[in-house]
Amino acid sequence: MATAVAAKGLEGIVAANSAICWIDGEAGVLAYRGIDIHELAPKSTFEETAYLLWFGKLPNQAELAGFNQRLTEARTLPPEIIALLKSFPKSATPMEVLRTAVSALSMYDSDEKAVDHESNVRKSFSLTAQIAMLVAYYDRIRKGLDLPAPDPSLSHAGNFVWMLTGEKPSATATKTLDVALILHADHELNASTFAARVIAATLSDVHSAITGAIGALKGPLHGGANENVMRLLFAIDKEAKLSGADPVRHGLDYVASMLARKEKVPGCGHRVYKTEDPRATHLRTMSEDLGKSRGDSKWFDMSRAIEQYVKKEKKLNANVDFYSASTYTMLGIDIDLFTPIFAVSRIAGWAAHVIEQLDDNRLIRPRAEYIGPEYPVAYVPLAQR
Ligand SMILES: CC(=O)SCCNC(=O)CCNC(=O)[C@H](O)C(C)(C)COP(=O)(O)OP(=O)(O)OC[C@H]1O[C@@H](n2cnc3c(N)ncnc32)[C@H](O)[C@@H]1OP(=O)(O)O
Ligand SMILES: O=C([O-])CC(=O)C(=O)O
Repeated sequence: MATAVAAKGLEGIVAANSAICWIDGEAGVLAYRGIDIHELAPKSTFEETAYLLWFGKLPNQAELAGFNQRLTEARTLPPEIIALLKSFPKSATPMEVLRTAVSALSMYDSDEKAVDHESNVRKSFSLTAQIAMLVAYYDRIRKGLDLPAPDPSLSHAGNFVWMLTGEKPSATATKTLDVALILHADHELNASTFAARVIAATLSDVHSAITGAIGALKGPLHGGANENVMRLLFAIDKEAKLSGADPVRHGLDYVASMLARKEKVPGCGHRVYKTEDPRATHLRTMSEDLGKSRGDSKWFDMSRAIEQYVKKEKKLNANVDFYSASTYTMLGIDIDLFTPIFAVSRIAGWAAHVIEQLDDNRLIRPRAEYIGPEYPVAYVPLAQR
């Protein structure tokens, strides 16, 4: 007997037991394995955080060294995948390419079908290293640039910047990206993670689960919002330049008319947080700091004014996607890499959830409340319709 679900979009429905991530949406608390994100963001690294998510505790020095070694050794892509990246039309977006390339990678995995714990951990290392490579390399391929070999002396964040830019990463870029990767690494049963768990639970393979998760992350109601935040800021700035208006002032008028048209402001609102998204707190500071260090805080100032306006008018807070946009732009990163960079981080959380799901698996198969024509409806033969 099915139980009716009144909550549209499964709002408030608890759909899994998980020991990975805890969110208190009323208080604005986010914790990975019980450790507050405000502790992790300034003190941890992406590698330590991924270890925490996968293995349930912070690593000691030897464990971290072993983790780093496995991750750096996994920085390799089959030549066929590089050829595949080169074969895509120049119009292919990095997110489409990432989705397709991760799917294709399963064909080069030594044991694609294996879903035992050790195989899942091995694939988590591979995909974490490879997703960063795919994002960086596709960007360089579409720009006609060479592909720098991964540098094993660099951290995950540092090596990503190196593979993307072909230049030794600055301390600021490495640190900023590392903190951003920590902040984006997991978020309980968000849409992409839920998708990954549903796919994994059919005993399909890890690559299928992550491919599905990437597809879900791409949507503008989820990870895709960070790109739309920057498109919004650019559109406001362009109009302000043309009319000679102040971009901060113009931003408020622009957003006011969006709200009047009942359009959603990207990067604002959240299904779970009813107060400040604790990740936005850190990204706001990083955006402000980058603006100050560049001596040009236009993107931060515009963002801050819009954030405050939307909060006042709609009682909606900035989410993780809001300030990542200006932060990445000030690091010189192209807009359509923002959501792929989200995936560079979130693979840590997706992998943790796939491992957890498969360690104690049961098929995920809810019911729907039927609201169609009343049964039984007679079949009318084609000639009589
Ligand atoms: C990593 C992440 O996924 S974080 C989220 C990224 N997504 C975005 O930033 C896109 C913009 N935000 C949104 O679309 C939503 O706030 C979501 C999808 C994040 C959460 O959505 P839900 O919990 O389903 O709320 P829902 O979309 O039903 O909105 C509730 C009300 O708030 C309004 N609202 C919600 N977000 C916004 C927004 N960003 N701008 C304007 N109004 C908004 C809705 O229009 C709706 O108003 P109504 O009741 O008058 O119709
Ligand atoms: O939790 C959510 O619904 C979306 C989100 O913030 C995330 O995935 O980081």
